[in-house]
Amino acid sequence: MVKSGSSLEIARKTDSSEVELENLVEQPTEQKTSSGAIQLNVQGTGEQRPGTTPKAPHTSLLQVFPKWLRVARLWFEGDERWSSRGWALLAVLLSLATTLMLVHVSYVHRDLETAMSGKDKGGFYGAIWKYALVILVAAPLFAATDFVEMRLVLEWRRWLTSTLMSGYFANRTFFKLHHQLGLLDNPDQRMCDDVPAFADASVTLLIGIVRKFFMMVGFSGVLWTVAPSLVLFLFVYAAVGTWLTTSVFGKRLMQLQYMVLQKEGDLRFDLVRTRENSESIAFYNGEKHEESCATLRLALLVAVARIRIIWSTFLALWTNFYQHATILLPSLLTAPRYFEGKIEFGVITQVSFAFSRIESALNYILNHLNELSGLAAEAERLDALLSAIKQINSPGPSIARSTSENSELVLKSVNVTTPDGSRQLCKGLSFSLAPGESLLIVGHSGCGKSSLLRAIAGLWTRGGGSVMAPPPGDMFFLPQKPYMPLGTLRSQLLFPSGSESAQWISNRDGPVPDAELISLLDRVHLSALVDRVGGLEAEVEWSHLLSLGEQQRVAFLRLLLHCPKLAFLDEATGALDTPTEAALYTALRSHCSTFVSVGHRSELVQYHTHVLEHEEQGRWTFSTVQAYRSRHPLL
Ligand SMILES: Nc1ncnc2c1ncn2[C@@H]1O[C@H](COP(=O)(O)OP(=O)(O)OP(=O)(O)O)[C@@H](O)[C@H]1O
Repeated sequence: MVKSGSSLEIARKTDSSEVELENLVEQPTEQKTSSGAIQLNVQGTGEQRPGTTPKAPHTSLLQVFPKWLRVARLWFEGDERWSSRGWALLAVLLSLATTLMLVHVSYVHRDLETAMSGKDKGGFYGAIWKYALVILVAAPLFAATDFVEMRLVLEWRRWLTSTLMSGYFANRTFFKLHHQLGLLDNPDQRMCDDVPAFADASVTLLIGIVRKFFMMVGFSGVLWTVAPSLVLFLFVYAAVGTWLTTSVFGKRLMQLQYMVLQKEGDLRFDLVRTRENSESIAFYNGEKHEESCATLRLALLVAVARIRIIWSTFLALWTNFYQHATILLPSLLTAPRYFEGKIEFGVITQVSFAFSRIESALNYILNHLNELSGLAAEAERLDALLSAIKQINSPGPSIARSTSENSELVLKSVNVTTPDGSRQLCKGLSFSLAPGESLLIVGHSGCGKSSLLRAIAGLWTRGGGSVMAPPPGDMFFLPQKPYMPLGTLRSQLLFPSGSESAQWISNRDGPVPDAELISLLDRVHLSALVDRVGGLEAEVEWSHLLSLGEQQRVAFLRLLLHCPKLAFLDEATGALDTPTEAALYTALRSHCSTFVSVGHRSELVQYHTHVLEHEEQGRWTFSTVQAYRSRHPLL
């Protein structure tokens, strides 16, 4: 029974801002946040939310820098290094040009003001012309700078997202990440949201730093000629201010931004899960529970965001004081010399202008600490994703794999352990299945039947021993829950091949003819489906339209179509009536003579030559069907 009250209570507590910063930051989601949600999930569905890593990093901005560099370098050292460096160089050059333009403007401005104060008509109009010329050059220059920066961000985002996606889909990492509980939260959010934010912030901040650097050099020259003491003062002032600000605010803001991103991902994940499981939730009347879970996640997100706003406000307060404290300093220092007639009036404004430019350049980090902490959080999350992908694919104690020449399946002393290492489901299992033989795996629920298939398929690698099986392209797995991708009816039937390029299905030379698809639909007792949905090109939400039994029959059709050397069926006919199941197994034997099934029904025994039976404590017995029947005469 779901105790939704508890979640609401937590949500209420959280919403009323009883969450203290220390608790949220120092002991992040484990106790206050996710533990509540996990507890709810355990109570409600018995399922723990996969992939939640609730810890926010406890690192300073400086410590995140190597992580940022690791992620940032990928593009500049990867296969597109020349174009990436080209875009970056162009952006830097344009930045330099815009800075030079600004320095030039300061001189034009100075001339203008001096001419005005000296009632120099000719000088005034001369300066106006110079201004017009500057606008003529500056307008396209600034537009080009924006264009290059936007393209740089987009290209970087495209490359990084597609690189991360390749890692995510390669080697079935998406599966392993999802099933290795607690390793990483919301990888999808990291690829979709964090990457563009990372690229955007990196470019904006880096170009900003480059621009400010040029500006600092340019205006330091201007200021040095008039008031060198101001330049020295500014350097010391900025160094102390930056150090003080990053030490007090940097780490906190980064942690909070990290947590905001995490909570946003969690909330979205919850809502997507509700959508995906809408029917089950509606049948259970589980909307209250789902709503309270989502409300809790929203409350946690808002609580962290509120604390972040408080810290940002303190930061703004401090930077306002810090910046405005020096605003009159240049006038105070240069005015006496103007009154003495030693400098022109325009010099005062130029010095003030140069002073403010150098100050903003030197205090760039301080003024952009909010953005910088956001970038640090994104860098941390992307680096963690890259590390998790690497870690998951790094060799450890695992089940060795080799390829058999024909459809033979040989297991030698195989141990299978759950990805978290908590249970050993299979100990020293050895058997071989020759071509033409078939195996039924039986045992009580939760004993590890599907896990054994996962290990044979290479999805689970933790354990020991060796598996010899045909290459992946010659095997076909029907999982417990059929997957119905988006697309036409044709693409459903051809999955996992594309509807356009069906060549690789069983070494075919061309696309699968419609007549064959229709005849196979008939074979799996779905002949009426094509007319019902309006043809093979009809496109609907298949997982909603088709019953579970119909989905299982579609999945079976895929198996018949692909004609693998070795097929695996994980309770693939569990939702079907016995006569349909018999018809499907008869069809299966004519298309694929070597197969392994998992199932609970005793009728299944007759379609197989061997049985693998779970005994106890990870021990299994492999025998012929005759031997199995003699041990279980009542079946
Ligand atoms: N990703 C995972 N991490 C840790 N434990 C897991 C994971 N997936 C499954 N398990 C556990 O491994 C055990 C075996 O699961 P498996 O799905 O193989 O059972 P099964 O025999 O196929 O059950 P059923 O007949 O109910 O489908 C279960 O106790 C399950 O909770």
